[in-house]
Amino acid sequence: TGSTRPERILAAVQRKATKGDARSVVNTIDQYCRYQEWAMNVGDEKGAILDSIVCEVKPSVMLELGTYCGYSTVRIASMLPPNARLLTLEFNPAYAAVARQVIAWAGVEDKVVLIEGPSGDWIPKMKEEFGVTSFDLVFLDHWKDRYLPDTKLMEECGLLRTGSILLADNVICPGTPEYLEYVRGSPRYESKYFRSHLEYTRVEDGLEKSVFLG
Ligand SMILES: O=C(NCCCOCn1ccc2cnccc21)c1cc(-c2ccc(F)cc2)cc(O)c1O
Ligand SMILES: [Mg+2]
Repeated sequence: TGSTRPERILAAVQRKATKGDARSVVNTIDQYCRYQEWAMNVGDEKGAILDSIVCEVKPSVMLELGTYCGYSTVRIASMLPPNARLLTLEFNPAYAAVARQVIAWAGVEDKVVLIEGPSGDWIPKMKEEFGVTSFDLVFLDHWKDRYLPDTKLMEECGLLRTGSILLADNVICPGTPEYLEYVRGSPRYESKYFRSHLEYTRVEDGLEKSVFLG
């Protein structure tokens, strides 16, 4: 049996990136996915927008839905202060296994809690299992048809406070129409679209930043 794409990305990181250097890991994955084989990382262009929002919000407790190989996990964690925590949720055990190794190679494992399983099961357990009061920032990058139900679930579970920020990837491609309609139409959110491109391509995509107003 041959290797999987995530395993080949990990091999590139372990071969080319400097151990303990998060930026080197990020750059290695971008290089590999732009010139060797495409993969669904948020990528360098949308990643720069993600960076600016993480820097602006300076979250103490952050949630990422959709770890994949850990590219955005490493990108975010490298910008967090030592006492901040990034909880990242991955459904696919094979992806999670690769992500753990990418996160370790980057040297950011102390700021990251990687959880395996479906968002619908884990979101209601965040408070009791991880002592979360509320999330300062949530990066949505998992199944596109789960963005809306999981946002409603976070509201219902009291995981969003006035000022909590949702940042959603892929609102144009593959697209999250129901989610966009909800956050743009709801008086409980102040939404803004950051136009960009699908990772490593010229196809339009973007990030939607939505502030929860309580
Ligand atoms: O599908 C994508 N991401 C999601 C992965 C599974 O996530 C599953 N998953 C991860 C936690 C988690 C928790 N609960 C349930 C499911 C959960 C995704 C897809 C594309 C894309 C764009 C154009 C194409 F032609 C093909 C693909 C781009 C992206 O940037 C993406 O993020
Ligand atoms: Mg994405």
